[in-house]
Amino acid sequence: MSGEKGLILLSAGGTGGHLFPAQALAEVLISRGWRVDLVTDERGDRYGGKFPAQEMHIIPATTVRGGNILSYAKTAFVLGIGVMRAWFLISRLKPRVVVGFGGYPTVSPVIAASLRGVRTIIHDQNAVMGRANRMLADRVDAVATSFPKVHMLGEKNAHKAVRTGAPVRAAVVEAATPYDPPEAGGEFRLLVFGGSQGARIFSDVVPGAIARLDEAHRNRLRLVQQCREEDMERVRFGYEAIGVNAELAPFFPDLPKRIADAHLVVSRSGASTVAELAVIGRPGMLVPLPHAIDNDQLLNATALAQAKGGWLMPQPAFTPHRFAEELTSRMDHPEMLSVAAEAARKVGNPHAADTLADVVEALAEGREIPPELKGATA
Ligand SMILES: CC(=O)N[C@H]1[C@@H](OP(=O)(O)OP(=O)(O)OC[C@H]2O[C@@H](n3ccc(=O)[nH]c3=O)[C@H](O)[C@@H]2O)O[C@H](CO)[C@@H](O)[C@@H]1O
Repeated sequence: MSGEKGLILLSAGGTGGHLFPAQALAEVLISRGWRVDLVTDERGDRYGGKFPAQEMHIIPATTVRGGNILSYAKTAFVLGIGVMRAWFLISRLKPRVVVGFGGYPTVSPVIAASLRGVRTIIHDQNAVMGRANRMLADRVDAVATSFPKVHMLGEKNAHKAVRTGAPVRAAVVEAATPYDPPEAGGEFRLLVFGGSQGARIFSDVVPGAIARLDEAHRNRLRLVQQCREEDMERVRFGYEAIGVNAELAPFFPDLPKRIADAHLVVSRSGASTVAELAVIGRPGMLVPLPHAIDNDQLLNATALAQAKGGWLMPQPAFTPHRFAEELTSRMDHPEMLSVAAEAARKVGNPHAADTLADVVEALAEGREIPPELKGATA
């Protein structure tokens, strides 16, 4: 029966980037007989997924902002309250392991767990370790990583690294079907999405690019585009004006299936997005979020582009004119798409959630972490 083995407490910041990998692990642990609870912040029930946790606990969190003494004091105060609440929560729930997925809401539960002697592990989805995870790396028993090399992990904690890969949901693994390239002159299915929050750049650029296509190419398009609520009307209007039939929504709950249906995906390069494109095996044109604090999206996209599983398109180059050219060339050369789809699939890891679950179970049962998983470098 589910939950008979004991409780694993997962903790993740309340956006899709952290919650979807946590959901992937929860699905596996529950199927193996563990009870799973989740600690997150107020945004947690709005991320768009369906978290399978038995219970969700909300703990106040704050981003760590520098500046003046007042903002430091406020951060310290909220963090202190968070650690206290997490301490009582952990005393009551008695989890076997606490797993953090990044984001500031993970800081208090992981600190409280380590103070109480509960075993802890954090997973970092990105090629550059996130800030919250950096704050926790000294305290935890293990650091699970998606990438073989993780920037900012630090020499001191390199021995804690366990390379699990990026956990993806069961729906993603199920969507991994062979790529069926577009037929010459036939329907061309284009999927455009920005990540868990959407991205304005695609509303700004894609309608203009499609307006520039010649009629023969434009008539072939079947378009699905994620669009922020506030951009919806102008984008809808833009497509109507040129007679393009587009399905628009602020969030697609069935995105893995839509990735599988696409001939080409145009997206940001958040960690799960890149992992999902690889596991499903679909070609992506990736426009990394520029000016991100650690440039993690650029590194994620570069990893896939270097494997020839997609194309990196820095945002300054992503203009309507250039994108219209790139799209036309892909529509005219489906073999480029097939080659990229195959290369993407080669770097995908559909077993990452199982591997991470193996590591968590080893910690829960006081066993050694399988030595063959050790070895990501800082
Ligand atoms: C702006 C920002 O802070 N981005 C960060 C955030 O990205 P973000 O939150 O966008 O996260 P990811 O790209 O990792 O994941 C997006 C997730 O949302 C899902 N999805 C998306 C759109 C949709 O309509 N339906 C849907 O289900 C995707 O399938 C995917 O699972 O967390 C990532 C993981 O730490 C980081 O790499 C990103 O740099």
